[in-house]
Amino acid sequence: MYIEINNLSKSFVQKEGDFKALQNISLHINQGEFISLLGPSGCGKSTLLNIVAGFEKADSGSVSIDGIEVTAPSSKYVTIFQNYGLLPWRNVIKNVELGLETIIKSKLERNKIAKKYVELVGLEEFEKRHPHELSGGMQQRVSIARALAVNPDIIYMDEPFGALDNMTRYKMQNDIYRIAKSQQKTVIFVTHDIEEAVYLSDRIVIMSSNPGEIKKIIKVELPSDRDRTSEEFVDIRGKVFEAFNMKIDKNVEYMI
Ligand SMILES: Nc1ncnc2c1ncn2[C@@H]1O[C@H](COP(=O)(O)OP(=O)(O)OP(=O)(O)O)[C@@H](O)[C@H]1O
Repeated sequence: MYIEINNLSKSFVQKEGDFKALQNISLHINQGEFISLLGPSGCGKSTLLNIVAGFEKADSGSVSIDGIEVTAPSSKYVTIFQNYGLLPWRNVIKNVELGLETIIKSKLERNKIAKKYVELVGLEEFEKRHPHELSGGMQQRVSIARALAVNPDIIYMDEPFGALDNMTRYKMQNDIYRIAKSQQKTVIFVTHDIEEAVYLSDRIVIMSSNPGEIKKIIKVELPSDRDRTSEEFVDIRGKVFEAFNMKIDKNVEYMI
C-alpha cells in the first residue's frame, strides 16, 4: 500500500471546549489512485489533508508513505492551494520555474521543463503574461503547471476549483483528470462538490462531521473517458447522494 493512514484522531481546543475534528480515520491508498475527500463544511477534510501532507500533527495515529512515516511536508509531494499563490511580478514561465530553482541549476534546463508544463496546461500562448493579465482559471492552470513541474509523486489539492465559474471548472476538471491519469500521479482531492468527486475519482471517501469520520467509501468504476450525462455516471452520483441521505430523481434532465 502506498499511503497508509492509520487510526488518525485530532482535536482542536475551541471556546466551547475540545472539538473532535477527526476520529479514528483509517484509509489505504494505492499508487496512481485518485481519491476525493467529500463531505460537508467542517467535517475535517482539510485537517485530514494537512496531516497527510505533514503540515499538521495528529493527536494519535499515523501516516506513512511508501513505508516511511510522515513527520513534515516533503518536496516530493506538492500541495496546490485554493488561492493560486503566484508571484505577481513574474510572468507565467518564471512562475512555473519557481519550484525548479532549488533543484535544477541550469537556467536553460529549468526553462525547458517549465515550457513543457506550460504547454501541458495549454498556456503556451500566454507564457510571457503576468498573473494580473490572466483569468482565474488560467492562473489556476499556472499553479498546476508549477506544481507538476517538480514531478511530484503525489498531488494534494484542497478545493482547487472552488473559486471558478462552472464552465472553467469543467475544463479544469478535464485537464487535471487527463494529467493525473497520463502521468500516473496519486492525488488526494478535497471537495464538497459531488459531481466533481464522481468525475475525477477512483474512490470517493465520504466524511461526516462532529466528529469527523469516514462514513462510506464509494468506488467509481467508470471508463477513463467519463461522460457526465451517461447513465452510469448518474447512477454513481445517485449513490453518493444516497450516502448523504439526499434523494435524487434520476429522470431529472441534466442542465448546466
Ligand atoms: N486551528 C484550528 N483551531 C480550532 N478549530 C479548528 C482549527 N482548524 C480546524 N478547526 C475546526 O475543525 C473542524 C474541521 O475543519 P476543516 O477545515 O478540516 O473542515 P473542512 O471539512 O475542510 O471544511 P470546509 O469544507 O469548510 O473547508 C471545523 O469545525 C473547524 O472549525
